[in-house]
Amino acid sequence: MLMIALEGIDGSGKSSIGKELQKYLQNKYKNKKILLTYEPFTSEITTLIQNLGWKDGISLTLLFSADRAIHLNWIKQNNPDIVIMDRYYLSTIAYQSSLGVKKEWIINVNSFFPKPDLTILLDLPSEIAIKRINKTDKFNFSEKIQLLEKVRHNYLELAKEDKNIKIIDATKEFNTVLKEAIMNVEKLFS
Ligand SMILES: Nc1ncnc2c1ncn2[C@@H]1O[C@H](COP(=O)(O)OP(=O)(O)OP(=O)(O)O)[C@@H](O)[C@H]1O
Ligand SMILES: Cc1cn([C@H]2C[C@H](O)[C@@H](COP(=O)(O)O)O2)c(=O)[nH]c1=O
Repeated sequence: MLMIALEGIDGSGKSSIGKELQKYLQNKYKNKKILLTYEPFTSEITTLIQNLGWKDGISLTLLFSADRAIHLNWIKQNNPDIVIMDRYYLSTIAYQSSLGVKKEWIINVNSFFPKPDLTILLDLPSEIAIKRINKTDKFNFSEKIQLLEKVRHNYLELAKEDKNIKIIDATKEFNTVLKEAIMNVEKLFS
């Protein structure tokens, strides 16, 4: 199974790119099973987080990571050839460390999860992202929005440490971003 993770701050274009990437791959590899999944995965943990708010970074780390364990079990049961994940453990490292949680501890908690074959990081300044964010954001906390530039910086630092994380400039026009995402995915097959 090939695992592709899409990462970036809120509004960076992950969901839009994820949908187009799935369409592209399904059209090209007709007999392969290609799944597109999202984190947070479970409605139960989403509700717990909505009730908790955006302050207690330790609880948030544990909740997002527990949700991930359930997400991965579901993926394994469905046995896809390729899974495109709209957010994965890099989200917990980038977002929850912006709340003051130690990065090393978050990495430790998430060390049970398989490393993706490719992570596409859609990089966008927070002031542009905020203009694009959907009004129906499920975690609509002002504390989170204020931290988005810090989260962006955390992502960029993490990308320096891992050659499987490919940064795409998400300020570019959508089709250009999509082409770059496809080019990176195609390299997995060459
Ligand atoms: N390259 C782009 N240029 C301009 N607008 C874009 C681009 N990519 C996506 N958008 C638009 O930005 C908005 C947010 O995109 P999308 O929902 O895909 O982001 P997201 O990263 O999944 O957001 P979230 O994490 O908040 O769910 C949408 O209205 C989408 O059409
Ligand atoms: C998986 C995960 C997510 N988050 C944050 C990032 C976003 O603000 C929301 C998810 O919303 P989306 O619009 O559906 O992408 O949750 C986080 O802080 N930590 C995580 O591990």
